[in-house]
Amino acid sequence: MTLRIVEIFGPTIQGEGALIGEPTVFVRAGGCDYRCSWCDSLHAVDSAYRDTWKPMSAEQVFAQVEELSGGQPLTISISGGNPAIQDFAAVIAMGKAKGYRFACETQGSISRPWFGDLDTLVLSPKPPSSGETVDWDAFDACVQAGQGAGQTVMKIVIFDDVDYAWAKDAHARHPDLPLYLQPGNPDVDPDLPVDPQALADRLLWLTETTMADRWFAPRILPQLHVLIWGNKRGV
Ligand SMILES: C[S@@+](CC[C@H](N)C(=O)[O-])C[C@H]1O[C@@H](n2cnc3c(N)ncnc32)[C@H](O)[C@@H]1O
Ligand SMILES: Nc1nc2[nH]cc(C(=O)O)c2c(=O)[nH]1
Ligand code: SF4
Ligand SMILES: [Mg+2]
Repeated sequence: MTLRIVEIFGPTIQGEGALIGEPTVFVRAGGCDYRCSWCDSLHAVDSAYRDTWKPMSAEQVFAQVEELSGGQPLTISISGGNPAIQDFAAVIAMGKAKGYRFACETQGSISRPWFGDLDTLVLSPKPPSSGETVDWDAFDACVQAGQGAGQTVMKIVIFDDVDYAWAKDAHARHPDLPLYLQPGNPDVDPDLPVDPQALADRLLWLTETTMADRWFAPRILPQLHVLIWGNKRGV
């Protein structure tokens, strides 16, 4: 079973959501069934980048993680693209046998039996600003598939008031999933610097909006890696 891998990088810190700050090696899978208007990882989505994706066996993927982590078990985050297009069961089994922990980031459009083998399943349904429409039956199937996981959480990117209202509805569908909100980053070109003040302003707006609304269900977090490194890839 060959995997299409965009990049394997780290150790770095998880910059988003439930595991923020956690030392992590990332495995980024190539290919996505979505085309979010503001995607910050187009190099893992757009087929124009296909030539740069490497075919790798599960053994090769795990060997590279082991090398990057110096053989010390840590959290491996499988992201993409949509990693659920591919079969990561063998990588997860290999890593768990050596004490590594696994997280996966996916939008919740495709479910996989291996979701149940994860320590953390991060489901990130896409709000209206993305231009995508969530298939809630498919999303519910992902929640089901993740039953055996250590934890399943929901993480929603918010750009505007419409996204905010949408997030409240999404939470109402799955009130038992711990909820994380992060402001959207509108400037995702890896060759251009981010504007830290603009990012802080978006976080301010999201925080004040949520608190003024007395909505206490979500935790609100910035993208920590973007504050540290901007849109640089491989961090
Ligand atoms: C690049 S995606 C890859 C995994 C999967 N396709 C997904 O969307 O969940 C990883 C995370 O980055 C978030 N993200 C992507 N572009 C973003 C942006 N411009 N601002 C903030 N978060 C973004 C996604 O919503 C998702 O939670
Ligand atoms: N440090 C760091 N944290 C992240 N959290 C989610 C990421 C992703 O692109 O999936 C990501 C990433 O690319 N880097
Ligand atoms: S689902 Fe994730 S990887 Fe795919 S286009 Fe949207 S943000 Fe990018
Ligand atoms: Mg990212």
